[in-house]
Amino acid sequence: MERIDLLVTGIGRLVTPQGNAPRCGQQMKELCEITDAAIAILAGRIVLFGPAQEILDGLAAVEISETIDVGGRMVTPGLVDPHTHLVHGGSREHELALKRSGVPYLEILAQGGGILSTVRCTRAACEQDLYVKALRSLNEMLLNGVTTVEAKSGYGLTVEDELKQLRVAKRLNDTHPVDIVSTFMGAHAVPPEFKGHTEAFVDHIVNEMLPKVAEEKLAVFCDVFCEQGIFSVEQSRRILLAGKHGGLIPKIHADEIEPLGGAELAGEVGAISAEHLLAATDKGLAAMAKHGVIPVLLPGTSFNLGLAKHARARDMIDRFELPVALSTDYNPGSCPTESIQLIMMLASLNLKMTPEEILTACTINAANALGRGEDIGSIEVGKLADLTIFDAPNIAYLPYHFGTNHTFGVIKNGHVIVWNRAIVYTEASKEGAEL
Ligand SMILES: N=CN[C@@H](CCC(=O)O)C(=O)O
Ligand SMILES: [Zn+2]
Repeated sequence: MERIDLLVTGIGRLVTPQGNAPRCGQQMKELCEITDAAIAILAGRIVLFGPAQEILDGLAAVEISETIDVGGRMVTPGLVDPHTHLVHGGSREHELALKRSGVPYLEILAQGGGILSTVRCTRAACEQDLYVKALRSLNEMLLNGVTTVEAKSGYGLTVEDELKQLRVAKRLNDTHPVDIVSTFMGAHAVPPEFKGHTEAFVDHIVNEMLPKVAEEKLAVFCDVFCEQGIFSVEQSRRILLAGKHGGLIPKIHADEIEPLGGAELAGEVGAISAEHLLAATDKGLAAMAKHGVIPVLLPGTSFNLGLAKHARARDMIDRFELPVALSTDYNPGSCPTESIQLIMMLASLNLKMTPEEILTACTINAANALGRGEDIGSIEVGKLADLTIFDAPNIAYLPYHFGTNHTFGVIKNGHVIVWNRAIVYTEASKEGAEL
């Protein structure tokens, strides 16, 4: 090695899961911890990491372009948010009183509100407005320490409006340092023009939407809201298999409210992940374990909907040895927050996950829920140099001291893009970025 682009020193504590694969069951508790550490970066990737003295000795004859000292802070892999509805128009604070008075989530949707209210706003918005709004949220996520985000469509529900959302996500990916991985979710709700004709809308998704999304290569994944009164297991199966045929990997909003069999379907169609899962049965969880489906849990959603019920994270980890991932589910209805650190606290409080499990769920397991475990999700030689620097003494401090942002800095692809809690990125990671 002749050169290092960036040497990160002064790391009080480096904490990371290890490897590329999802960490299942008890493996979720196993982390690598190094005190007084350093990380060497070349061409955006990690080339060395370990105890600082060892790294410095090894680099004695090597030219180092830049060194930063993180002042004894804690460094983890960049956080990954694998389930968001990032791009949408409008907001839904007008439904707050209704929600608080006890009107159920699906009832608000049945009355033409909920997701359909956001569909109206998204259809009415131009690409530029959607871009500016999503950019604001993406910056918020970045300031929280997130370096990769999944973004779903599903508020357009016409060919053009779905493509519009996905094009905005693509533009964000092209211009913003945070990586965006897109999911087509035309099957998010049945739009008013198809009311009472769900089968015809499924035909429309399969025959009109999916081919366009695949042709324009606008998404990696295809997702369906498989729920009582929304899309049945049969309809979801049809859409996910059609998506798979077009090269889109299945994901599924499964068993959120009713135990419909979405978890079983996830196993059957070879979904990469199944999300929500509050009502998933043992049979469903067993099917997921058998077929390697990652459960993506969204404790912010049950919290915000005021539900007493939570996803059975302990059973998933202890009995079914599943690799649990966590996510914000950022969306304007059931979970309007960009804060992955709030989700960490809720995972501790309501899902009874340990700090070690929470970090694993927000890094390597979340990376695998996006099929990116080879590149991100752990501090490993050869992986992208995506790092989050926390003003926190240890990982337990993150879910413990809640309601505040502990992120001091973020390094993405080997570039410092957040420092001292502010975005300092100009054009380091991606050309022509607009921030
Ligand atoms: N459950 C379905 N979809 C979203 C919520 C979308 C919305 O309410 O706008 C979710 O993951 O929670
Ligand atoms: Zn969702």
